[in-house]
Amino acid sequence: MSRIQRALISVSDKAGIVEFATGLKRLGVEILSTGGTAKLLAERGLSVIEVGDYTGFPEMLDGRVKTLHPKIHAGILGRRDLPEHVRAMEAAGIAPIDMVVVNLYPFGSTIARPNCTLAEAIENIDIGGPAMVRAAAKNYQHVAVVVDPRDYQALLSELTMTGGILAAETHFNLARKAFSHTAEYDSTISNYLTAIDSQGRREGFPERLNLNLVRLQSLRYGENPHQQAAFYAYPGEKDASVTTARQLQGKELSYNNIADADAALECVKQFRDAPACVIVKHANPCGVALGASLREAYERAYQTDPESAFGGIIAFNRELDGQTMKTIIERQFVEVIIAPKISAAALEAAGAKKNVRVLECGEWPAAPSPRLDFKKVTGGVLVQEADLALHGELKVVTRRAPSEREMADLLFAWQVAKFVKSNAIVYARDHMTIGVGAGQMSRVNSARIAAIKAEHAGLAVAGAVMASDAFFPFRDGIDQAAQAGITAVIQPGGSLRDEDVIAAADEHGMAMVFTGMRHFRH
Ligand SMILES: NC(=O)c1ncn([C@@H]2O[C@H](COP(=O)(O)O)[C@@H](O)[C@H]2O)c1NC=O
Repeated sequence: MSRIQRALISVSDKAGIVEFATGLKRLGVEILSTGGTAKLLAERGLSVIEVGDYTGFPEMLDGRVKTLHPKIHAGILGRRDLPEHVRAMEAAGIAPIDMVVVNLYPFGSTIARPNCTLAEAIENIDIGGPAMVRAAAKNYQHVAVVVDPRDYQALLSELTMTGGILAAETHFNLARKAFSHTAEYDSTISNYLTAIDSQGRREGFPERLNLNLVRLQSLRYGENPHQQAAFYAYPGEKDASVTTARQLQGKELSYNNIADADAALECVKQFRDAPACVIVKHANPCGVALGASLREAYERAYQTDPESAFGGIIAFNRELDGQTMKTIIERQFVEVIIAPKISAAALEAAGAKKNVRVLECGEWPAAPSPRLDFKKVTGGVLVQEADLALHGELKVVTRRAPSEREMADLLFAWQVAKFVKSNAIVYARDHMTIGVGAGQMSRVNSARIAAIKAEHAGLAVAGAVMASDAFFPFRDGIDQAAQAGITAVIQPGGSLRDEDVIAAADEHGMAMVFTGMRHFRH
């Protein structure tokens, strides 16, 4: 690798560029630069050559043509190891460009603006930038291509240590990153354009859906030990989730740990007004509760089903304190504990069992951002908007309306049911689940299982409420619940036999609320 002598800098995101260019100058690098970037660098006292002055061809067409010139592209693409290339460049007065520092017009953030027009989007498609990035990445053996401001510091350190030479591996890694960058950029454009009509109106889902996910972690194995696996995230994902979580201690996360931690965290995120705890096993909540403190919330969630909580994944909605962590660690085998923040005392308490995985995911916004949900089928995926709504208009359909306490419990149970695999039945009392029937092929069996679970944990069903993720097709689920001691029910309604179902509830003196919204989860 030869010394970097000349760099072309043309960046939209100008963060850190003055410091980087200053470092390059200190190393004796000559800088070529485009309009806005050159102006900024010159204002900060750096001597730079304007690309237009160098090519003899000023920027034109509102910046649509700035660097699209043979003197620039031959300077990037010429092979220094081929005498014919070197001769041809010299003959044309073309100087080799050894480093290209470019980041692109902000297409992604432009189309994310609520009222972005098609014309604005189109104007934010960068042409010259990707051309230079791809040229430099193709000629990576001779040219270093820098597309990520987060790399500036490390590159300056390496250049300073070597007197201006980057290792062959650095050149290769920069090129790989550069092609990923332009691929992601073009994917965003393609996803946008194939989801609108020629007037810029959204037409549903893109004809081609490019995901461009970033590998966060290679996993030891997948759902089972004979399956290889890795964990990917959307690039730039910021909202707190299992993808943003930092592991503070414990064994390496497994595929199932990540899936269950996601289920637990997304469920507990719903509860904002009180400390909450969700314990998940095999993707289903087996205990959910609110409490005056996290410790109380955990104690109550655990009581729902201590047997299933063994080896569970536990999520909290507040900074986890030392006392709660100590209680968990001393009491039970736990795979993962996740919370927006883990206090120093909690981390110390977790240290008693070094294998327990402790994750800190950061605070989440009050309202979740819209996102897509994927379900794999052989040969493809099903795509839908994520289920972020809770309920439609709440309607009391029975003669008896729920009491205030029943109503609070109905809404709590409804929130939990949304996170239980269908057919989902949740029994709850005093903001605590007392029985969860999950993933059954008939709803009445889920109701039976919820009752069995409550009995097994020694929890009385009398006076508890029931939530059902979808309507009751027959009255049997209601009869079953009444027999167990349930006094109020929340469900979407909408069955052909709603009248029978309401009549059953009335017969049992139950209160029933329709939500007008279903929450299947598979
Ligand atoms: N048209 C061109 O020749 C061209 N060359 C570089 N750019 C882009 O112009 C931006 C920097 O512009 P400025 O230095 O004027 O702020 C960079 O995002 C770069 O990718 C171009 N703009 C868009 O295509």
